Amino acid sequence: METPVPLHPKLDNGVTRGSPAFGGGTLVCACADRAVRIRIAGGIAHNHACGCTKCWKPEGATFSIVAVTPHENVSVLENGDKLEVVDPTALIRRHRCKECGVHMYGPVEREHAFQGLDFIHPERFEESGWPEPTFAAFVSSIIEGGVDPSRMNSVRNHLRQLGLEPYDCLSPELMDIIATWTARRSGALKS
Ligand SMILES: N[C@@H](CCC(=O)N[C@@H](CS)C(=O)NCC(=O)O)C(=O)O
Ligand SMILES: [Zn+2]
Ligand SMILES: [Zn+2]
Repeated sequence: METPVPLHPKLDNGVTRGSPAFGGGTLVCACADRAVRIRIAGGIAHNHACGCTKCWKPEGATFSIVAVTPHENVSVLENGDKLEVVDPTALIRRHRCKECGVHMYGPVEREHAFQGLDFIHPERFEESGWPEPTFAAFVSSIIEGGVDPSRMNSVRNHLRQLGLEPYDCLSPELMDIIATWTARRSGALKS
């Protein structure tokens, strides 16, 4: 049997349950010197694994772990001069540390269902207890990251075993939120 495709160090050996009461903390980049520190003054939501090529993941991982928090919860505590925007034209304006490459926060500023939310990587919290990821998004995108398509059955089975239902876009709940926002804006939905 082939060795399984590594998903992420925080997934491969089982998902650690967090606490729904988690109230935020400090995200820290990977620099030994002058680390970037970001305060998250509140809880996080929709934590999930993402297989897209845009989200930051640790060395060797196939998936990122990513969640959202309201933008007003996010503030730069230390060494913000090391931050740069990865792609200013992207919906998620991912701010990464220029030295170690870790993405620290990504606000959605454009008119969009997610406007006002920032994407963050909970594994960078120095505190434990953050709510665990509950599904896997953009799973087919790992092929764009270099995973052989023949491995997809085994990857999806592994994700299901871990309790992370695999989706090739976002979860139905999030897709419905986006579609509802779009339908209200166009007038198709009156309520
Ligand atoms: N197949 C593409 C998907 C990229 C994508 O759409 N990523 C999602 C999930 S993070 C997204 O919402 N991206 C918005 C953005 O990158 O700003 C890839 O892997 O690069
Ligand atoms: Zn850094
Ligand atoms: Zn992503």
